[in-house]
Amino acid sequence: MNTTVVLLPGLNRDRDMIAALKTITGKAPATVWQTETALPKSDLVVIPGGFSFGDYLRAGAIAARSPVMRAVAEAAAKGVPVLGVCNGFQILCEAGLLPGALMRNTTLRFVCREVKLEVVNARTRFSSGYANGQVIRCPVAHHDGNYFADETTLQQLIDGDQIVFRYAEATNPNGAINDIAGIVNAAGNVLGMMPHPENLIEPEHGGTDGRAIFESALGMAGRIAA
Ligand SMILES: NC(=O)CC[C@H](N)C(=O)O
Repeated sequence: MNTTVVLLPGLNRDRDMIAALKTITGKAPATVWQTETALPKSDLVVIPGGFSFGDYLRAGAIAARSPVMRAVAEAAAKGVPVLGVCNGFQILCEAGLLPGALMRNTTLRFVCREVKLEVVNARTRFSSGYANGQVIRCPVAHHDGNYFADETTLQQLIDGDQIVFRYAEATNPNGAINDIAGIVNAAGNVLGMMPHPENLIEPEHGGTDGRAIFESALGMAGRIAA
């Protein structure tokens, strides 16, 4: 199983992502620096979290214009699964591979805690290891996680079953519209999510709720009981 992790200056979750992919597949992922223009053959491409280019301009805005993102867009257009976590989600939105935008948290504070997520759609290629309506744990750590989409786009996301994860919390951590924590593109092969599933992969992390996202994407998932 071949996985690839995209590296950009300022990311800080790349090592966690590499470790998670190695644990799950038994093989270290390839890494591709942002100046590269081609990706190795991959069963899954991941853009990890952090603060690419210092979150200058807007989180993900500069990274979205780096050479490697053209190769990511080409792979996505060919149907290769692409996962963006946190800053990766921001980059995918800024690159136009996912609709909407991630704005500053409504509290104007960095939020770092565990949240509960509802699996809204377990029929995507990233969530088939869960059951519809299942509630999972996942940590968040961001200041720009406030997902926004205009009314038409939001309706398209709802009608197209593109909302994969919603915050299942009394108050969502960032003010995201419709409690959206993660969405897929219309083709279903690009997932962006603010929470960090790579940090709940093995019992030593305190839980394994994040694992099924990777196993689903890589076709390794048996359904986890709800
Ligand atoms: N952990 C992360 O990826 C942080 C994401 C981001 N740059 C933010 O703070 O909003």
